[in-house]
Amino acid sequence: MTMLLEMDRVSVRAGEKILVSDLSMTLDRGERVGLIGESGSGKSLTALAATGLLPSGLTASGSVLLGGQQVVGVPDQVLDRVRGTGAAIVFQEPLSALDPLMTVGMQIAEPLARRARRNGAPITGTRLKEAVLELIDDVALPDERRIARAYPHELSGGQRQRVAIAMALACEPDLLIADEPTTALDVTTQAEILILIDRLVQERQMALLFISHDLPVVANTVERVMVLRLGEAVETGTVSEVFNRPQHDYTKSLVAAAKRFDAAMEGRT
Ligand SMILES: Nc1ncnc2c1ncn2[C@@H]1O[C@H](COP(=O)(O)OP(=O)(O)OP(=O)(O)O)[C@@H](O)[C@H]1O
Repeated sequence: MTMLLEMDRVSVRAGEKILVSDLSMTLDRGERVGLIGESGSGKSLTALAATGLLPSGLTASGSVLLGGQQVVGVPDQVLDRVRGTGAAIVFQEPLSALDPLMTVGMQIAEPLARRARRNGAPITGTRLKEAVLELIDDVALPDERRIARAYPHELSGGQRQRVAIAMALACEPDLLIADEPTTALDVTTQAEILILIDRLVQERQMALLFISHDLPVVANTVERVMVLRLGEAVETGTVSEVFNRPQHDYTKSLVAAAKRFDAAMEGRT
């Protein structure tokens, strides 16, 4: 069986400027891979290139096969079929994924109805409402009916991120891409969202592409990591290989910085 995601020598350019360079990676069904690297190293652009969602002005070259479908150089109408079903993205700032003028229930209903139509079993009316409430419950939000009636600004940051996750799940994706999903949240909420993502990925047997600059979180969440620096993959391997025996100087410095931070925090307790 083919890999769920196969990126082969993918580059992303803004005009002449190369932002991601010759990047290759694969992700198997059910596998969890982390992308790490400092700010601006190309993590988000790699995720966007994987799903054909690069902003206008940026172009990708190379090959990206998502669920066997070529993503690079393919018109939007064709990609609409793989987006959402092949992969769904949860972003750092949940407000960016939510429409401020629509109730949460309506926003979750949209991808749910779309996915049901694609599955050849459309759902509407009461059944759609029930499916929305079920998803809200699945992401461990209390009082489903109240949440469904609420607008995004009436929810906390953590609740909004749960709604964004519910919208991603509504697509029943094979691959969940989480791009710094907890960076905008307070520490307690961060831990809760990570536990939620971990549970949902397991229950729904999704693959996970997890982007973060927080090495301990990455180590706890994924099996394999790729280290990006200035748009290039400098090292890949299992979590244990990369974090315990980093080969590249850049990875060594990232790991050393994370250890120094941990030691400083321990010294304070
Ligand atoms: N639309 C764009 N046009 C031009 N350059 C861009 C665009 N989007 C991103 N870049 C540049 O591409 C590089 C990689 O950006 P990217 O967002 O992938 O980094 P990142 O590793 O995800 O960083 P962060 O951790 O801060 O989110 C950066 O130098 C960024 O300034």
